[in-house]
Amino acid sequence: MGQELAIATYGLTKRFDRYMAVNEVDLRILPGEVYGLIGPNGAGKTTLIRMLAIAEEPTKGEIYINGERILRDDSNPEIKQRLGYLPDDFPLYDDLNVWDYLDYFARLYRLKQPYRHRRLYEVLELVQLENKRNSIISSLSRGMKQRLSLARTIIHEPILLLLDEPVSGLDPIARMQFRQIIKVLQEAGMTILISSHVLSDLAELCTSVGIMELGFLVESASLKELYRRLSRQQIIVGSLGDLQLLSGELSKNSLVEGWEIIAGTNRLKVNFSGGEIESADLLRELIQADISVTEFHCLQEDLESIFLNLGHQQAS
Ligand SMILES: Nc1ncnc2c1ncn2[C@@H]1O[C@H](COP(=O)(O)OP(=O)(O)OP(=O)(O)O)[C@@H](O)[C@H]1O
Repeated sequence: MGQELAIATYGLTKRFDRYMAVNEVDLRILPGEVYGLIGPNGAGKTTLIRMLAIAEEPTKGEIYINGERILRDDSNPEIKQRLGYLPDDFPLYDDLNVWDYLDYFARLYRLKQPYRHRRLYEVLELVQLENKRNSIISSLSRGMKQRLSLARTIIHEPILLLLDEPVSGLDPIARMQFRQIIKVLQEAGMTILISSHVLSDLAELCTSVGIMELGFLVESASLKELYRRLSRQQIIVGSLGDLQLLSGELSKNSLVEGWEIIAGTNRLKVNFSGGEIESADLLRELIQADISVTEFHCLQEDLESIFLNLGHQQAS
């Protein structure tokens, strides 16, 4: 069961008293994926991640990691030691300096010298904190603290990373730095699950996305599949002349679903239900109709509007 998958859950459920925080979730994540878990407050993301991190006992259901059944007992210690879990409150020891903090965790993971120090340097370089290695943690910015927490989470070279809202509260530059680090980790072969409220962060990073609502996993698919299934094509068309002429021509094409004027420009954003071949046909029609086309370029609708169209309000 779940042999080739990095994570597989079957009917995974967590009930707190009478409240179903996670409800019959069947999650499938392939090795090497960056899987984005999105959902509003209280949707069950943290509870699901905590169960995968073996920090929370499921009420029912099964979890497999790399094909091995994971239980909260002494079984499968090798797999359990290869998990990296970054909780959303990322606790740190404020009075320690960066190096001592990481060294403390490296010792807990029983990393031996000289590998241990080599690994500390490696990880500090990756999270761009080499020059902060003697700084006291309380003096670091929020972005630095977040990167330090990530360094702690990967110090033992996990194969599976579980990151609970790692970019929340970060400014755009800190978010970008975080995304760059995640890309490096993915290239190194880690499977990564990230939860977030911010869809645009996930869209740039993830290979697959899952949506949680009221404890249910209501959507789970690769980004490619989501775009293929749900994204409408949009075309930006600019012309030298009167936009009335252009829109008159557009209305003759049955695949044109509508358009809007891009304010202050001589350009229209056209919703188009055709593919590449049909958009080439549309361009030919416009030129044959003597429209002075100055711009014609196809866009793909972004993930955010796809989810909003689906009625998932958490896209933000
Ligand atoms: N230990 C607990 N005891 C009782 N209820 C809990 C507990 N942990 C979580 N819950 C409830 O389970 C539901 C899901 O919470 P969870 O933290 O998993 O959601 P979330 O999607 O991570 O939300 P957020 O985006 O706000 O972090 C919430 O209604 C929460 O109040």
